[in-house]
Amino acid sequence: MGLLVNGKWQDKWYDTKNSKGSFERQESRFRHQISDAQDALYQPEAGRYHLYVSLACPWAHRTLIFRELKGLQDIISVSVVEAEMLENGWEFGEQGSKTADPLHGFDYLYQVYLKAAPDYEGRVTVPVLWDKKTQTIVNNESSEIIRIFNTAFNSLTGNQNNYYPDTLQSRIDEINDEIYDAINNGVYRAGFATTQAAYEEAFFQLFEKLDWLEEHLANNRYLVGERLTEADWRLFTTLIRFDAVYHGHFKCNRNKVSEFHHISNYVRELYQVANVASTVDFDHIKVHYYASHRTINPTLVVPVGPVLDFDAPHDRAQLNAQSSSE
Ligand SMILES: N[C@@H](CCC(=O)N[C@@H](CS)C(=O)NCC(=O)O)C(=O)O
Repeated sequence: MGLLVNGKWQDKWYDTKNSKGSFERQESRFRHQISDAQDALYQPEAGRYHLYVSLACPWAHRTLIFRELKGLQDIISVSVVEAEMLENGWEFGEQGSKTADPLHGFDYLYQVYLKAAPDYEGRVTVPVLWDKKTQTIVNNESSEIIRIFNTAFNSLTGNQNNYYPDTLQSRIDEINDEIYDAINNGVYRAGFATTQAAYEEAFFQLFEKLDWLEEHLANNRYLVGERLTEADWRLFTTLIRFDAVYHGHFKCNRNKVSEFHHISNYVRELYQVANVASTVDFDHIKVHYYASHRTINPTLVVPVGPVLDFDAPHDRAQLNAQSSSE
């Protein structure tokens, strides 16, 4: 765990001293778009872009899911970093291994950042969307990468599935913000808090939102409207990790997701969407959190449980007729 300062890697845990023990996530720096507009620098082209992900990371997971949902498997190449994130940050495996850097043969992800911007300062995060043509990072913000994937390559794939439809955009944006604060980032705010007060604030906000979600999903099949949207996928990557890591490791232990009837059925429905299960890797998820965060789990021992079965049937189809968009 660390960050780049003046082109040099420094091994440092998150600094919560100036924020009363609260974890504050850094803004992503690379925010370019891919578009077929004539003057666009980054055009949609098959084979041009590469996605670096960690299978443990919920933000990177969103982008992997969109690559599947949008049929981009042959258009955008992907590689996975090692599960653990230690003193050098995200690492690549040896050449030839499953976690090697196939483009540059680098040892560490921070080298990819330095290649894109030798003056880069700050944390080195996944996901990263890399452009092989101009040799730089196009975007390292998952919420923007999934929107790029949602539309930018449609002319190449013919896949018109739209997870951010015009008519639902304002409600999706609103719900994304609420869920980001309370749930997606909320579990991290609970887990990385270094004061009791900061932890409890995140904890209560998280479970208040999960209670709201349980009620909402009792009458609505999805978060917004009657179809799956990006809001569902953004939420899914946190919920699928909840019982395996956030409940124990991040002390989000009022309830497990499996104890919420409607939320747990909803998670199973999303997990069972074609190709989504292939993006979920509980070995990477558990090893990453428990064996990387030394300040939280100094023994680095990874728990064996819990037993999870996301292939079990779900009861969501019965909501079809009565689904209401709010
Ligand atoms: N805003 C980013 C956040 C990505 C992020 O924080 N990724 C974590 C892994 S789950 C990371 O790489 N952390 C490394 C660090 O903070 O040093 C996004 O959504 O893409």
